[in-house]
Amino acid sequence: MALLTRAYLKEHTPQGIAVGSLKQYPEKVLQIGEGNFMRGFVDWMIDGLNRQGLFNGSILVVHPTPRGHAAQLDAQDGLYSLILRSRIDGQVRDDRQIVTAIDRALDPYQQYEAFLASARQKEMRFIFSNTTEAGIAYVAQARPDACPESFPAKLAIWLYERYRAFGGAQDKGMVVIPCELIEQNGQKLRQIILRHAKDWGLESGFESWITSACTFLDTLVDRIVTGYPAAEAESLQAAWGYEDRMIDTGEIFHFFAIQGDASWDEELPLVKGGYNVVWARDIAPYRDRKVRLLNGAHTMSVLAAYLGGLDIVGEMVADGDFGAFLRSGLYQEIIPGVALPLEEKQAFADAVLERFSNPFMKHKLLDISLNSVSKFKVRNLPSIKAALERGETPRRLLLALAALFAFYRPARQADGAFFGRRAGGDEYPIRDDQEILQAFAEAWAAYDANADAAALVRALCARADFWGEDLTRLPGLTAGVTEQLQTILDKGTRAACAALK
Ligand SMILES: NC(=O)c1ccc[n+]([C@@H]2O[C@H](COP(=O)([O-])OP(=O)(O)OC[C@H]3O[C@@H](n4cnc5c(N)ncnc54)[C@H](O)[C@@H]3O)[C@@H](O)[C@H]2O)c1
Ligand SMILES: O=P(O)(O)OC[C@@H](O)[C@@H](O)[C@H](O)[C@H](O)CO
Repeated sequence: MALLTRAYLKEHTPQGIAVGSLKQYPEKVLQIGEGNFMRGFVDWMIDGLNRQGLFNGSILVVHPTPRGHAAQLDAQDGLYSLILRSRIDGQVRDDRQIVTAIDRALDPYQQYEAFLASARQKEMRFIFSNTTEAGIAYVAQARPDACPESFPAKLAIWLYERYRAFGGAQDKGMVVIPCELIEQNGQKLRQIILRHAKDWGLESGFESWITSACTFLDTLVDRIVTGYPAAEAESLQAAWGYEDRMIDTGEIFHFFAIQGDASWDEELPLVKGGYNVVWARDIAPYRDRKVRLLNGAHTMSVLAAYLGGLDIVGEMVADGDFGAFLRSGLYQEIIPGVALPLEEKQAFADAVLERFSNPFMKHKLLDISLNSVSKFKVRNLPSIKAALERGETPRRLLLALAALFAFYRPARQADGAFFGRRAGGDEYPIRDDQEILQAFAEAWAAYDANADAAALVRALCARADFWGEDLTRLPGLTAGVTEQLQTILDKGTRAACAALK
């Protein structure tokens, strides 16, 4: 079967899938991050703008770590098939298209000169990124003469190259729109870039250019993107008639909040193009709503459900015990702690449950389990604290923390990797920072010697470096988590969740 390329599309009209604009546009966007999410979100939007004649620009993608998919994407001339599917008001929507917005993909480690050369392209105007929550971090390093490891250092050197190439011209500044799910993503990225400029002794004119000519916008993104559809990939390619190793899948729903003036829509016409985008003075309420209700609902439920034998979010929501546990946790313990109008929260929660039930999405519980400690801290801990402040004991959220402790119990270690085992014998990877995995392994080794669940919970809850504070100081928390953990150890997560559904 022929590979999906521009040459292929000149000769063939694939059946059952729309094709984006095949015009040649100048590269106006540098995108750092070639993951599933970016291809199912930002690239899809730029693609739609081009089809409507509203942007007329293409994207240069680079991958942020030494391992990435640039070579495969480039072999396909930046093209890939995207399937967006949901059931909305009882009707199935199944949108399929070949996204054509990416012009080139580079591996900046192997093609460092080409990466820097792109900074000298005068049409470049926007930078989008998604490098996971781990990507926007300051990593000290000397002024680089090869591709830097960290994402902000890469961006700093790229911007410096641009500053020098155009003599600090104000009209060559960039609009930087990071999509990482961390608070104040744009402002944090800007601060790190300025810190690198200082570390590297770059002239003060560069700092002024970053401050006056470049704009860093904070954002909040929302769309469930589930990536390569392994189970149906073969039949899809056979039906379309081409080979595509970069197929991406997701839901129809999307939402993008950008903290910035609505006048930006003139240059980046996302609202005009019909996307569910808001330019807002303050995106914090959107962030709280999404992170606490949607991501919080995932984080409170998936580890218990996985240990209870389930694999996919949709199965979990439909399950008599785990689904009911999720719903009561969401409506009774998470919603009351979010400072927004009740009607809005309930409508959002209803929509979240409908999105989780999407029959086309095979969202793996194990994928969501990645880095659960930092996720619990951001996504569930604020809801626990809000409940305690109301004088309530959020037993379901405490069960969720106990399930996290149980999920992080290693059955085997190999080459620094940790594996747990669920009832029935399946082994699974426990993926988090090494220091966290080590601490859990030690706590469980002590438990194996003394069978003292309370001591294990106390030791792990006291790790302020994991949770941002010493959780043993929160009234009733250690006792509540210990009670739930004991139930999980004695009867399993299904019985524990069934008792609180
Ligand atoms: N998939 C979704 O439904 C979804 C929705 C909203 C937000 N997100 C966010 O997007 C991120 C990526 O999700 P995805 O589904 O695209 O995953 P993915 O595995 O397809 O892509 C991950 C991307 O992040 C980069 N990356 C990984 N570790 C990094 C590190 N330490 N430093 C810099 N870059 C790193 C990879 O090179 C790759 O480009 C997630 O962390 C998530 O918070 C995902
Ligand atoms: O992508 P993660 O690993 O940060 O979190 C898992 C899910 O909660 C997340 O992907 C949501 O589906 C997404 O944030 C929806 O917009």
